Amino acid sequence: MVQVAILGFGVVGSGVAEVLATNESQIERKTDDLVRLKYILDVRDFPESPFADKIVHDFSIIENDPDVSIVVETIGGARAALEFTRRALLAGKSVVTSNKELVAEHGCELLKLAAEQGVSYLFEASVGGGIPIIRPLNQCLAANEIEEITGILNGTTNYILTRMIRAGLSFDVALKEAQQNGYAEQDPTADIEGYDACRKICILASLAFGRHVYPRQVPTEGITGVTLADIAYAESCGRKIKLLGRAIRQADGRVCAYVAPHLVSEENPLSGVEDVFNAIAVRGNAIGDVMFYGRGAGKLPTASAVVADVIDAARHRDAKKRMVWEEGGDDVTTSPDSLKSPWYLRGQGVCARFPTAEVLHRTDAPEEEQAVLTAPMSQTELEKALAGIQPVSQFRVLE
Ligand SMILES: NC(=O)C1=CN([C@@H]2O[C@H](COP(=O)(O)OP(=O)(O)OC[C@H]3O[C@@H](n4cnc5c(N)ncnc54)[C@H](OP(=O)(O)O)[C@@H]3O)[C@@H](O)[C@H]2O)C=CC1
Ligand SMILES: N[C@@H](CC=O)C(=O)O
Repeated sequence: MVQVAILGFGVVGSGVAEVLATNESQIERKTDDLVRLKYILDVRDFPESPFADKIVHDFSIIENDPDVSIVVETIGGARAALEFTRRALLAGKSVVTSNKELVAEHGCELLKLAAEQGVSYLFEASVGGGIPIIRPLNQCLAANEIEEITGILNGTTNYILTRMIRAGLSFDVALKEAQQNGYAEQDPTADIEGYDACRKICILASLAFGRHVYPRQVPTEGITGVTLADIAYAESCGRKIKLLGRAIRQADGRVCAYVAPHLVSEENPLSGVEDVFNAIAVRGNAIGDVMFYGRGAGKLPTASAVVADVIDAARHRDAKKRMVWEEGGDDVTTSPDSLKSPWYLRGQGVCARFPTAEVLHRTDAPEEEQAVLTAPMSQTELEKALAGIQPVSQFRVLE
């Protein structure tokens, strides 16, 4: 029998307990063994929960129980979660997590520790919620040199943008809905300022390109600067505004990674990705373009990915599957400043600065407001052409 402990009984942890119980026989068939939940560690008690008898408050009970071979970490953050993950791996237990902050900051160290201990550290749920992306990138696309990854990687912000466009909700009301649905991080600043998408593109880039890309190396802009006026101008030219995380391999082998809102052409499938859905487009030198799509956040979709990892860890107890990347460094990444793209600019004076640009229009625009789409250029060239004027909005365009 495979015995499991869950750390953190919140949105994802409670979903994992539910999926393990509901799909027990299915999981047994796929694992060829019984998989049973033995403990749930949380700071609180849950007297009303059907799992109340499994709650413990002291991690050492789990750490010192030789019957527990798989620990599911769904606490989040990089403090208690880091300590418990290290201790679980050192105690010879495989660890499965949905915690992208921990993987993005400490993935290299934790993967190395797992390998040394002969156990697994698995994190399918850390990117794209329920979408299979980590395993496909690591296994199914292993024959490829990955050239580019571009994705809608945050369910909360995609949900907010969709609700603002479709239902005309204010930013704050749309955010509250996302929180009520269990999509947002404990501190939703991580979602709306792009830090969550940044952590996810770091994980994907580390896996795809083989060296750790740290969040501090990735310029990041969230959606707080996106207004209904920008959304209207985007629609006027057949585009949608989406928060994208991108990682592009450069000719010198460095990775150009960044997170920012983009105007996405309606011809690009990413533009049709709405609500809490995420999509990740990967380009490999053999396969060409491939895309992964599904629910990017929420209790059961995320639990689906976590439990798949539990099954994987249980099935490969004696022949651990290795996922590794090397330590990072200053030579891993390069700035997106030289990356060329068309730009959307809104503000006074932009028409004069870009006389050949496509001029955009929207109803009820203030008289002095101007908006344009420029020809492709780098950020450095853009700043030179702006010659000191500061647009109110400035987003890249993805064709
Ligand atoms: N929600 C989602 O859709 C998704 C979340 N994730 C990730 O999964 C992880 C968990 O997210 P989520 O379930 O939403 O978060 P929640 O805040 O809902 O759950 C975390 C749980 O852990 C408890 N906890 C906090 N500190 C400790 C501790 N020291 N020891 C034991 N328990 C503790 C919390 O208690 P208390 O509430 O009292 O603090 C809470 O019950 C995060 O890393 C998140 O980024 C990944 C994909 C999707
Ligand atoms: N807050 C995150 C949760 C999943 O990773 C999101 O909204 O995508």
